[in-house]
Amino acid sequence: MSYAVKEMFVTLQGEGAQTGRASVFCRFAGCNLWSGREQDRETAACRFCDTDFIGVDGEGGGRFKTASELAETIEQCWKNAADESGRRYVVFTGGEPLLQLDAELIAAVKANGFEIAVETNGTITAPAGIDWVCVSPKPGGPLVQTSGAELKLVYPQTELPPEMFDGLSFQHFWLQPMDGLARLENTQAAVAYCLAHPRWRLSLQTHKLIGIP
Ligand SMILES: C[S@@+](CC[C@H](N)C(=O)[O-])C[C@H]1O[C@@H](n2cnc3c(N)ncnc32)[C@H](O)[C@@H]1O
Ligand SMILES: Nc1nc2[nH]cc(C(=O)O)c2c(=O)[nH]1
Ligand code: SF4
Ligand SMILES: [Mg+2]
Repeated sequence: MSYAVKEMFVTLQGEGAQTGRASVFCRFAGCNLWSGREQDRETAACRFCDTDFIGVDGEGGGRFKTASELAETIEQCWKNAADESGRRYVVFTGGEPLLQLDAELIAAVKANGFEIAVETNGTITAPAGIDWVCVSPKPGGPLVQTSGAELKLVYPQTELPPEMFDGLSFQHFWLQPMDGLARLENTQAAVAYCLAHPRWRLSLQTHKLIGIP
């Protein structure tokens, strides 16, 4: 299969339990919950997205004909930025990465010594072999991936109160304040919820706070 990648870069993971970890971010193009076009935002299933995932024109983006070609580019990206003193780490995101991330690519990236993470909206079952599954549920998408390393709920979403997810099988439960015009109020509301419900912890988008990608 071929792969459409919007952009690829090395940065520190900014969110959740792996915050601060050097990572190759491989951002796939396309999502099943929004076209990515501003004129469609109001009618989309997911309406608060903070990401441009249309096309393959970003830094390090492109079309990759084979899994080995993409895996090699990910390895090169890591080697250009990092030494080998820690485990190689790649985060597949998007758009919705599980539209494209398949067994062949997982095998090719693993063969190059990478630990693999994915950021998914949970509407598609994750293939085997991913080391760190982060699910961030969205309205309008049926949640089928109900287990993983972390559940990261953008907060608040009227249709998705945190209590809906209390019974699911994750190691970490995060509330991430919804970015946008109401970011400050959303952060205060998330703080209040975490104080009252200690199983939930606050995930800040730290990369935005310090101005890195
Ligand atoms: C752009 S999404 C891509 C991965 C996948 N489609 C998903 O939704 O999880 C990456 C992460 O950013 C979060 N996110 C998107 N828009 C956000 C916003 N406005 N405020 C806070 N987090 C946001 C998502 O919930 C997800 O955890
Ligand atoms: N630094 C950084 N950390 C992130 N964690 C999840 C992100 C995403 O867009 O999936 C993201 C991102 O875009 N940048
Ligand atoms: S599911 Fe993820 S990538 Fe798709 S629109 Fe929502 S936040 Fe953006
Ligand atoms: Mg992001």
